[in-house]
Amino acid sequence: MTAFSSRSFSTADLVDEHGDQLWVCDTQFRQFGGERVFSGRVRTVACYQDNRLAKQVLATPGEGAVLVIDGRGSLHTALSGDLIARSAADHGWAGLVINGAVRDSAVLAGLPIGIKALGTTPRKSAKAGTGQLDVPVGFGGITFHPGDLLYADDDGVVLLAG
Ligand SMILES: O=C([O-])CC(=O)C(=O)O
Repeated sequence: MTAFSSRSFSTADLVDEHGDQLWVCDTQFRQFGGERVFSGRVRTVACYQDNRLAKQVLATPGEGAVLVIDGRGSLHTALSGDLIARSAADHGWAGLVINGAVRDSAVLAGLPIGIKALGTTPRKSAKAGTGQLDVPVGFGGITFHPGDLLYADDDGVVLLAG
């Protein structure tokens, strides 16, 4: 089995093996999902306190991908709660990496999906649909491009160019 096989990896081992070919995200995420180790191809949403685009894309087949939602670090509104995360799990998404907040965290912990986010708020997001789908997004010192391979565990999030 290679280091990149599903569930056989640790991000620390990947860094040791692949060095400069991997990008390491500096953001100190918290774990919220029921899956603490997850990986997949990157899809992205760029938004600000509005989760309509994320909700829409997470209701389509994920095919094992990870949705990176760049909410510009806002903790003012939650970009996912239990309904969106359950929909994502039901549609075959491997995980969510959210540069922003979640809510319904007690329920998220029981869902079969990886969820990393900055923190929590009970306040919901707007649903106007502002934002962009599958554009490069940057935080934590790296840029996430659609198609990159993302690996996440308790130590962090790392990225291999797709
Ligand atoms: O609808 C929202 O804004 C988020 C939410 O509460 C959920 O996913 O359950």
